Amino acid sequence: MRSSKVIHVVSCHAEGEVGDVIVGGVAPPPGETIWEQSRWIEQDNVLRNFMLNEPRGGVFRHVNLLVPPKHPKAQMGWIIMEPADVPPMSGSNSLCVATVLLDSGILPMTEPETRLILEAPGGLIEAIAQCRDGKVQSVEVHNHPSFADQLDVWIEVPGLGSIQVDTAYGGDSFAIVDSVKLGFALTADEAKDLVDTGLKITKAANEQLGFSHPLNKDWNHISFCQIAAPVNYDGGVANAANAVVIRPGKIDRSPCGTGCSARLAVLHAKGQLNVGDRFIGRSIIGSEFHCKIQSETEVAGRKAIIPSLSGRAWITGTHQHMLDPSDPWPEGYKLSDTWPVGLKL
Ligand SMILES: O=C(O)[C@H]1NCC[C@@H]1O
Repeated sequence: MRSSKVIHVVSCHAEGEVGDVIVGGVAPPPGETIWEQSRWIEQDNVLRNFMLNEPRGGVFRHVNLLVPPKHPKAQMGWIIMEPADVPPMSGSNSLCVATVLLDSGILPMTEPETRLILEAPGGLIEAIAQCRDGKVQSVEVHNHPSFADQLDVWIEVPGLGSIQVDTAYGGDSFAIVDSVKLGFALTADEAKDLVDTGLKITKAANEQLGFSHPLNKDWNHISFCQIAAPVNYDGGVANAANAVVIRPGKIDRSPCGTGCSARLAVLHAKGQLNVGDRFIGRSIIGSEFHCKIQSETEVAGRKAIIPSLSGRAWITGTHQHMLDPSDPWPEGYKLSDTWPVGLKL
């Protein structure tokens, strides 16, 4: 056996969404901040290709790279690699990172609760892990400031006509549309149709509305379409299913933490939820994030909230990914049968 690299990974999923964690074998990328390091990873693309492309990865896979924190308050930093983006934050991936850090002993676990400050590319988050018998049971993440951007605006979507959308930021950027108006029940058998519809809406929303984070000028597109069911109230707690369509063509198997945060920001901006109110987001496979509006804040003068999301993550294995120097595809490959290519925003 010969290998010119050995990348150590603890594989994990949070409420169904894969979020593998690189725990060794990769030197920290250059950059003064984790954001700068994440831009380096995005531009270089070698690690992304190695981990996400076939034969090691696939379109369903997200991979997180642990890096030393830059902020003095943080115990660990990390960079999120998703199929289309290297985003500022991710809910499901933050749950996987917190769980792997504690379950594998990289950071010490205190029972019944371990509080962590973690540094995502877009800034600090707090992760509060409930722990029992040496295992993380669930993690509550206090997310980045989240805000509504454009509310109740209309876009023209080829093949679908005029569609009303809200746009919002919850650690990543969303166009949020009503599932009932589009004729979806958000069941698993609709997955392919949801993807086709969501990709068209994301493209149209980028072309006709756009998004620019007021404090992070590098983040200037809408990443995801959230096809969201109307809010129900069960015992006074708001809940709703969603299907978040991830470019280039898959549905979030988790209820999408940044998506629930963006939705909470919209519901808060519309006066439908207030500070202290809870919300349960449900995914297409029936998994849940339990969310709450923790507080109000502002982002460059705009009204914003600090949302939290709570969910569970499970380790699924460990891997050592290697590269034989004679392998003719050191960065792997993508084929459009499983990884739609050429689909631009
Ligand atoms: O939970 C989330 O925020 C995400 N899940 C995969 C794509 C998003 O980053």
